[in-house]
Amino acid sequence: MSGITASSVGHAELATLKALALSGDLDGDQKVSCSALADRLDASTQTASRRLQRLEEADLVDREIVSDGQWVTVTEAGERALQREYADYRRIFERDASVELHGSITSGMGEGRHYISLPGYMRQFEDRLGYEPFLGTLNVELGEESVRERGRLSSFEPVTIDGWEDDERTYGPAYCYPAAVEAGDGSEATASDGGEAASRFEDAHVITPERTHHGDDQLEIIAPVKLRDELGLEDGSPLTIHVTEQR
Ligand SMILES: Cc1cc2nc3c(=O)[nH]c(=O)nc-3n(C[C@H](O)[C@H](O)[C@H](O)COP(=O)(O)O)c2cc1C
Ligand SMILES: Nc1ccn([C@@H]2O[C@H](COP(=O)(O)OP(=O)(O)O)[C@@H](O)[C@H]2O)c(=O)n1
Ligand SMILES: [Mg+2]
Repeated sequence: MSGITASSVGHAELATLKALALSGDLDGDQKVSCSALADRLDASTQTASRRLQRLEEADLVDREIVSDGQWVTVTEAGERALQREYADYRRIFERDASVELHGSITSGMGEGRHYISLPGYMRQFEDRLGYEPFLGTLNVELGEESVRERGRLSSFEPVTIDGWEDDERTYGPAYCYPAAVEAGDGSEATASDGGEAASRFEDAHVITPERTHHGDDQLEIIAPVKLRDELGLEDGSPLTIHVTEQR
């Protein structure tokens, strides 16, 4: 036993393992010369050789040394080590790709309808969202976890609806995030057979007005249709909101 384990090899060894996996398929062995490997890693031949040796000691590769090089196979443990790296990158790059929020339908103050109908906003909705919203905002009381989760929306690129003013007052900006909304808490299989109402609407937006009377626990949604009718919702109905980052 060498005392070196998969978790104790350094980044340089993992990079070497990755280079090996990239140049051959994971299932077979490949003929490797230390100088060719060194070129790919931008390191000296001695360094490449030492890294291969460490990888072997950690059981991440098997080697058979022959006169003109060596046969190298990435072991199952080696593949698992690469899978762990892959999972990390997935988390980094896919984490921000979508946010799923849960809550229940609630009635608000009856003001959403008024704001949505104002021409200074309506013109921008048509231009920037590509539709004329139903007059109102569907209000959703978020669950505790989703209140925290919605904070991640701030890292998404919104469609910005600019503030404006008329003779009497100023109106604040609002930020829109493309979202699909789904009746239910997201856990049940969707029963679409025979029911009058659809269960999911794809082309909605979460809207966060910069000036609002609501706290973080209330989410507002706009759409080209009346979602209460479209999805058969009433106060208290559970709703799942899938916000996807536009890239
Ligand atoms: C596009 C849009 C713009 C808004 N702009 C303002 C604003 O300038 N000032 C303000 O006090 N509230 C503004 N509001 C927020 C509303 O006053 C209210 O907090 C929110 O829309 C909730 O309405 P509801 O409870 O009737 O659904 C705006 C709302 C929307 C949808
Ligand atoms: N796309 C939309 C927008 C609003 N609505 C509903 O339309 C009504 C008018 O919206 P509102 O924002 O003026 O009213 P409240 O949210 O204050 O109750 C409310 O019952 C909303 O829930 C909807 O079903 N679908
Ligand atoms: Mg509303």
